[in-house]
Amino acid sequence: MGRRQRNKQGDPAAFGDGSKKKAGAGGKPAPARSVGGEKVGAGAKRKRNAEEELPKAAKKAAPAKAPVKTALKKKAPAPAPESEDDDDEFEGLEDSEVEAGADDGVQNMDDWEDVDSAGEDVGKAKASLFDNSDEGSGMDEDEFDEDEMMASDDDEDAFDSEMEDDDSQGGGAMFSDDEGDLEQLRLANLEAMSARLDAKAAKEKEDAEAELLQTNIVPPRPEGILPTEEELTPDLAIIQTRIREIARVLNDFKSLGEEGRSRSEYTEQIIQDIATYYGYNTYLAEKLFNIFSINEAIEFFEANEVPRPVTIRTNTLKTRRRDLAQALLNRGVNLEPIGKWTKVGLQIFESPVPIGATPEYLAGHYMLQAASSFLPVMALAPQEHERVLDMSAAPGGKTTYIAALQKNTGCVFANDSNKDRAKSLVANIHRLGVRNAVVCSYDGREFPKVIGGFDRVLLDAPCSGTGVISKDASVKTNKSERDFMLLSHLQKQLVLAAIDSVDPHSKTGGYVVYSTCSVTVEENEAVVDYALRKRPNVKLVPTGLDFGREGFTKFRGKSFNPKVVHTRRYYPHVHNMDGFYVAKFKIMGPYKAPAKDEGGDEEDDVPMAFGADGEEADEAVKRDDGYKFDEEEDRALIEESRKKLLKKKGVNVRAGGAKKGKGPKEKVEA
Ligand SMILES: C[S@@+](CC[C@H](N)C(=O)[O-])C[C@H]1O[C@@H](n2cnc3c(N)ncnc32)[C@H](O)[C@@H]1O
Repeated sequence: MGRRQRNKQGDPAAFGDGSKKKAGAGGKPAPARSVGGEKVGAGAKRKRNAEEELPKAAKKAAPAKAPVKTALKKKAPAPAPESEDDDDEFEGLEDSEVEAGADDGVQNMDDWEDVDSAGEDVGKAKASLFDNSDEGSGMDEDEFDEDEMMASDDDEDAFDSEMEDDDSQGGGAMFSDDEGDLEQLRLANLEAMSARLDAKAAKEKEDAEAELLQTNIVPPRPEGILPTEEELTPDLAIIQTRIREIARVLNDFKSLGEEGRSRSEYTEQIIQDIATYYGYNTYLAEKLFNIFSINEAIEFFEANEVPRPVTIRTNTLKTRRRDLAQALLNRGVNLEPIGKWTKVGLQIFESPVPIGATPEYLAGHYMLQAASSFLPVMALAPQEHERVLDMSAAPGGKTTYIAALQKNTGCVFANDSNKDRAKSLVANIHRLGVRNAVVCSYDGREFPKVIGGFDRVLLDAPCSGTGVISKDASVKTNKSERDFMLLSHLQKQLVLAAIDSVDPHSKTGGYVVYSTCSVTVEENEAVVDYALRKRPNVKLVPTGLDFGREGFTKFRGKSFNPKVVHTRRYYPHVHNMDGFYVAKFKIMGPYKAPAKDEGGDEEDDVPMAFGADGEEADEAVKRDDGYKFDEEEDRALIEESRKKLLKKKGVNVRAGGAKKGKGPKEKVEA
């Protein structure tokens, strides 16, 4: 191996005897203190001093740092060799250093001369140190205290100044004058410094990583900001108590109302509380609240939480109530008659079998039907052989009752605009053995253009269903102001169509019954009042029902036709049946549409029904425009169908001289 190569990458140069001596009292090798491990002792101090604070000449002489460091690291752990070759080694080192410096092209020979001379100076300084060490442990434990070494930068500074001082003082006492020792010490110092710098860099890296980790740490997720379901759930007990208390105050506001608080504040709060407590949208809660006195409103809302009795209607086309009751009793059904007001109704308390699937049901002996649903048919009181129109008939509870009252005579036109629902209508008609029904599916507003001249018309109108909330709780939240406007408008159009579909000359009839399963005024009294205004040829007559509340003639500042008092309201909390409304009109004569200049315009109610929605209002006006009946055309159509019917029955139409405006029934009878 050439010298140059050996000097660059060769085995660590062994410390000479001096270094071995100085390693410790016990002759332990130097590395424990001088180099290598994390705990860097005196060597570290020295290394730093040597590298950073070496006399300028030495610094100048130092070749490129890295190779030196590497060499030191390799050398460090090795115990100081005790062989005779040490001197050679030192010589080699000396040579190699010279060569290395020259080879690297960093220093020139002059530099190395400086180094040597500097080394001599430093060597002087080292001597006393080693001498001292000889006296004790070889290294001054205090001076090279490891902890102190590692303590802080200040310590380093202290070392720096120490070295400078030593240097400035000539440093003679610090180093031995042995060339090998000097070099070894210098290398040891460099190694120690290198180790210390490494340790420092490692520490800095570790700190930086820790800091990065800290900054990268996802901050803890804050909890409890959003309310829990429990927190969101209003305390119903508190609300219920407040409803009662506000009701008490409102009932005697003069004495109990808090000073400075208005009645409307209490009212707003109780409506809000009712909406929350019973689960209504505020709009509907207010609308329903306003129908009743305060206490009754609460009763109404309460009653909507309880199911109504299950009731059935005996199909008298197939059986008698007594027989049906017996048959069901035999099956273990617990029942009793609904009340005196009906001869066909039964209330079911308990049934071991589904009441919609008994053999009696399948055989059509009864219809599962709410008690309230009997009322409009009872009010209509269809007669045998009459022509009856059930304008909104599906699923047919009332149609089949009409047919039963007619004993399957005459004719009932069962119409429903919804074709799907019309299917269930057909099914019920078949099951109950109705044979006088004609099922059709028109928009009711097309009557009587489709066909007219009926003795009686039932308009069980499409409505909001506010009377059947106990059956369909979705009504509580899915009805908006707009729905009520649209429904009310449709109901007004339908009721005019129903009235106009009646034969004004009917000998046995001439009636229209208007009903809804809603309790709101705009769907009931307001519609009836509208019809009375629009059709001066009709009047309201008593329903014939001997129970039920009178309809409103005044409501929240609005006055209706006083005859509205003949209409009837039914409530869950009062009658233990679905909320219902029934009105009965008598058609007194043909309707003569007044000329436009006489105010004969059926559109005047439209804007009210549609509020602010201009487009909807326009649409409604258009529909109303189309809602002008051509009486002549109607008459011709009725006459034509009458002739066909008579011909079918074998009556000589020409000879019979059928009179205009008479229904088929009268003709046949004639
Ligand atoms: C209250 S339900 C009728 C219930 C039926 N009378 C009974 O007792 O089984 C109202 C009916 O009106 C129908 N309807 C809605 N709009 C209509 C319209 N413009 N013309 C005719 N029927 C309509 C609906 O399809 C619905 O079946």
